[in-house]
Amino acid sequence: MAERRDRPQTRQRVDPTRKVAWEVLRAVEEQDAYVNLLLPGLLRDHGITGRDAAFTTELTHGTIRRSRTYDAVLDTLAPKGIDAPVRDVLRLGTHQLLAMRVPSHAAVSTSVDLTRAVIGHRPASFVNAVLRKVAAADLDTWVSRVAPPYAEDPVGHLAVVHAHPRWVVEAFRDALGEHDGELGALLAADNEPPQVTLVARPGLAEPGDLDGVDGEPGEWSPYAFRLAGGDPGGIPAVRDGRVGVQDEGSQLVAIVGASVPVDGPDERWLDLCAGPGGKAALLGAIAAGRGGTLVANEVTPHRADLVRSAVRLLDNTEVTVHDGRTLESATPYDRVVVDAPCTGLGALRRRPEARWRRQPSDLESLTALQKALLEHALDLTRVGGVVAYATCSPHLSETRDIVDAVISARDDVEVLDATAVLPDVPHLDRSAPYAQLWPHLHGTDAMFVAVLRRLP
Ligand SMILES: C[S@@+](CC[C@H](N)C(=O)[O-])C[C@H]1O[C@@H](n2cnc3c(N)ncnc32)[C@H](O)[C@@H]1O
Repeated sequence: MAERRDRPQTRQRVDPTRKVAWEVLRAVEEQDAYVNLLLPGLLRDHGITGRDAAFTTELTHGTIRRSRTYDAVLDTLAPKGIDAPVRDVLRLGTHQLLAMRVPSHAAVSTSVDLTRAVIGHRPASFVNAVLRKVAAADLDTWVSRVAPPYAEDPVGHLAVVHAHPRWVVEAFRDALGEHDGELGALLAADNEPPQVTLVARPGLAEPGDLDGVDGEPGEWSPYAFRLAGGDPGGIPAVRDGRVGVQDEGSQLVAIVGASVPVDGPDERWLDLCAGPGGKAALLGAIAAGRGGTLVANEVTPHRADLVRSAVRLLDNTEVTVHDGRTLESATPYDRVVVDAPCTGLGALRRRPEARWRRQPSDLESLTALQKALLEHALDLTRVGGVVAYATCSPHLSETRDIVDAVISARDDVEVLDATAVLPDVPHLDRSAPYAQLWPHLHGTDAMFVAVLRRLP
């Protein structure tokens, strides 16, 4: 009898939204799944739409983002340890209790039902008991109990309050520099889902393409349109590729790459790391308007296919598949954009699991690759031409340190002021030659861009 009771009760009443959220959490833990790839298909398979889909998305994303903070709470309540599948039920219940407006009785009883349905009868009373204790205090109270005091350990405190790994908080603090008083605001912004932004590709999008679409123009990119809500895939101009989905920060990087003045001809452009093709599509469209051509290069064949799809309407853009460190060209380029592979710490808003999966040890191989790509990009650029080096990370090892290391080793490069071509964008450090965008200041990903000119 005991054995039967411990099996999942398949006919047990269970809310499909919570079951799907639990399945995603399990897959993230056990299979290193990506939430953004897994969740939409599960929602479709279970016929979860509309408000229920929005609830499931918030439950899944929010729980994963704050999972380590919730673990600190749960570990104080169950110090003898918690099995991983049960912990995921408890994390979901805790998020509903502390961060969503789910009434306590509903959060607890649905978690108990979920436990019986997906794990078995035995842990149900444990889940019930733990979640009742979680419900006895609010999030701020719990955080004050489990976080180190700010005065003793500011980084540790902010790491728990805003649910970021300590090393990421330290990296953001270092990148903010003298503005490190903004650290809390930056971390808080990382926990807010980003607004969906469209890019109306110049020469492809037509006036009226976005008529009737609820939203407003972007603030700094002339091509940006910030959607008020809804599925961009339902907009005809997005479906046919004249308009794309692209963060305004990424648009600004492409605009910097396309606008910094070159000495001499301005016809041959290269995007060295183009997959999946968002910046290539904008660069190619801008180049087409000036009679120029773009080579969009990507090392991974399946990502090169995504680039082909993104640039399919542009007959001036060619897609190539090469390692950007050894790509050859008989004729050097006038402009090269290196949107380098990076930790992605500037885009944590978009990928709930990324902050916990990335490790400081990732930096060693990434920074070596970034340096080699930037060096080769300079070799592929003619004298007088420019290279824009970008990352979607503000980590200094991937941004300023890469540029500094590359320029200190050669005497045929000068650094240009990337902020000068973004005169209307506020909150840029105009004393630095590099442009660093921030989610809490610009509402964009934390994109970094530096611009270098080849000298004789
Ligand atoms: C940050 S993403 C580029 C994003 C892209 N520019 C966009 O806006 O859609 C970096 C890309 O570099 C590619 N990559 C990684 N190593 C590379 C290499 N050695 N040569 C060229 N591309 C590389 C990755 O596969 C990835 O697609």
